[in-house]
Amino acid sequence: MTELLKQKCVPCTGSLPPATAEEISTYKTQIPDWNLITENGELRLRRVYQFPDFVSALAFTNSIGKLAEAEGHHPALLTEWGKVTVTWWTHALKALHHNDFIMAAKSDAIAKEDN
Ligand SMILES: C[C@H](O)[C@H](O)[C@H]1CNC2=NC(N)=NC(=O)C2=N1
Repeated sequence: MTELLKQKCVPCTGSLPPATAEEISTYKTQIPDWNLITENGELRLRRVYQFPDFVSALAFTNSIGKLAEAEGHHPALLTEWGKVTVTWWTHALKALHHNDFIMAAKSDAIAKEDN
């Protein structure tokens, strides 16, 4: 299986194929701490990262922001005291794409670096 961490996002357009149920369950094994959720009728990936204070939660938020700009794929981020909620999905598709799994894996790698 190709490691998600070693991959790069492809540009998002509405014509990309969404991830199939089979792909979703395969990719999911590489990002076990992420939850599949349905919001606004769309499948999304969500993880809550814990931090000891607001400053480190904010620093992590900024690191995810830099990753998003570098890859051209952007999450929803909720920064609170002691936690950051990261949600990935592909707006252009109103669904999950391979890109979202790559970004979830890269988010986990940033969380490991920062700790
Ligand atoms: C033009 C630009 O690349 C697109 O609007 C990108 C920006 N970032 C994006 N991020 C996410 N998560 N989904 C998208 O569909 C998306 N589209």
